[in-house]
Amino acid sequence: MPETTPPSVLLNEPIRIAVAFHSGYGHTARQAQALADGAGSAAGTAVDLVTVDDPDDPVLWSTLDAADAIAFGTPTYMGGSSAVFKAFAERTSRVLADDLRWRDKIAAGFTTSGGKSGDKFNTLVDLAVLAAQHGMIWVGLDLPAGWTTSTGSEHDLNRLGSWLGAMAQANADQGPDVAPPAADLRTAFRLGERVAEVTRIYRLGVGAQGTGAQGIGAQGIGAQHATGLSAVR
Ligand SMILES: Cc1cc2nc3c(=O)[nH]c(=O)nc-3n(C[C@H](O)[C@H](O)[C@H](O)COP(=O)(O)O)c2cc1C
Repeated sequence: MPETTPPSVLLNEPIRIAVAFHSGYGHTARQAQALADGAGSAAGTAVDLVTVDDPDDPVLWSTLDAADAIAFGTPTYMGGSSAVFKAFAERTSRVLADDLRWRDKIAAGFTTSGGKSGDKFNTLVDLAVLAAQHGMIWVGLDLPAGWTTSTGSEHDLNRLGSWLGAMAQANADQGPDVAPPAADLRTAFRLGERVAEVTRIYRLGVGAQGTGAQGIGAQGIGAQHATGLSAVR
């Protein structure tokens, strides 16, 4: 992507990206950290890495409310989100009921499983649907599928071949000190970079419209929020 003026210059404040995740045994936490590192590598970006383990923690909600983008992460348990993540997801119904106050935040998702497939795709669909219910704008991976040829290998970027979000696989007999492997962490890093890039472009676009401009969602229900959207971002 060509270098442009950092958003902090044009928008006077950093882009805020929250990485909100659960990890039972530390593998998804490694993936979350890699994605946060990728997001943080972009100029003018501030990253908050938060667990969703305690939905009663007010800091969790103030952090997510302040974010321009949220990357949701969960291990794949029984073919879907973990129960801890699901409890958090259900609690976000209060955000939805509050006039969809996460509307137009950028969103992305990631998951780690033990199986090479492990039904992880279903988990990413869970996360994408969660984002859609909030009126968020989903960002997938812009990577070709790796490890698809006779010369490819398990070390390829996006070795698990996902576009909806970042997938990682952790061997069941390895701790989070060595699993998921580097290829999966680099894939998560790339998704973090991409979330930062897309969020920057989005914010610049909204900022260019100026306060009070009719923006995205200017028709129908969205028209009621166009002014607020410009004001808060
Ligand atoms: C309750 C439970 C259910 C699981 N279900 C799946 C599954 O459906 N598919 C899979 O591939 N791995 C499954 N696993 C393995 C985890 O996805 C894997 O160990 C992952 O690395 C855990 O991530 P974490 O360390 O962040 O909790 C399951 C593990 C647990 C504890």
